[in-house]
Amino acid sequence: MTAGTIDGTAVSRKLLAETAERAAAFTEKAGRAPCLATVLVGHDPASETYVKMKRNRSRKNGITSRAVELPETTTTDELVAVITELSNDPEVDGILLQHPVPAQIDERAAFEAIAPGKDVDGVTMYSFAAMAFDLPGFHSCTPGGIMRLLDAYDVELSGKHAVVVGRSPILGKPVGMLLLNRHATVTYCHSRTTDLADQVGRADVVVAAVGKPELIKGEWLKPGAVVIDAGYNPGNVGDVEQSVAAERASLITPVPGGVGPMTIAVLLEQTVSAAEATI
Ligand SMILES: Nc1nc(=O)c2c([nH]1)NC[C@@H]1CN(c3ccc(C(=O)N[C@@H](CCC(=O)O)C(=O)O)cc3)C=[N+]21
Repeated sequence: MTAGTIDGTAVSRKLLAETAERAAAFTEKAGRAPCLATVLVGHDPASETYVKMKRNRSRKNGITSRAVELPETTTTDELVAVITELSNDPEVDGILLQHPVPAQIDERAAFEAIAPGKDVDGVTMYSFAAMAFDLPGFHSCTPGGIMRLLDAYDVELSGKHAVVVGRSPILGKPVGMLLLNRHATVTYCHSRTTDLADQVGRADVVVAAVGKPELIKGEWLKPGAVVIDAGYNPGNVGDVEQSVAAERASLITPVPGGVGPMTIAVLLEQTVSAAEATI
């Protein structure tokens, strides 16, 4: 079998076009454009690139972006103060704090300074609970993007075995909850899992979300599995051994052009939703 490609670029374009229309309608009604504040601490080159992409794509789709750049030496208190100010600023609709932050910062404390109504990146405890309880709220962007890709390709989830490799707070753990909400049988694998290959071999849907280049071998896959490669590693290499996986899977997300573009599209869509909720 040769896998079909899950074209994240195409699906994201459609979502961005809808988002741009909603942004324009909001702008006309409110007399101002929706606004996303991006907060970047330090000078990690990959983070700088991602934030630049988020700002460019905001602008192209009728969303204002406000860039906050803080030095590598920023303390937790300083960062919390900056985010609290953005949370209280009526002109800011959404706040994105780019992960990771420098080691001296308590990232959880910083995330929790984001007002729940502005948590368009889905990183607060409030958003996490909304995802866990299957209540309305913002999704973590990558998990939200993954669910939209699965739906765009009509991937059946109910009763299917989904194996999530990774358990990070804004990717692995929440995507497992979203899959559970859709009645998948969900297994989480992580660094202490002793039989990763066997677990992956039982999966109808594999979500790779660890950030280890080509950790998931193509020959582990059950023939016909749907493979979502959400690993972001330097040099645009995913967490899945793509060339071999494409011979066994039925559908696979490429890297780049799979999950990545959806992450940004969901961020912008949720920014417009946050703006709409203010009028
Ligand atoms: N608070 C927070 N929220 C995030 O959502 C978040 C974050 N921190 N930290 C870093 C990761 C990574 N991330 C990506 C976004 C877009 C692409 C993307 O669009 N990638 C393109 C390729 C880009 C290129 O060419 O370099 C693609 O896959 O086609 C990738 C990765 C968001 N993240």
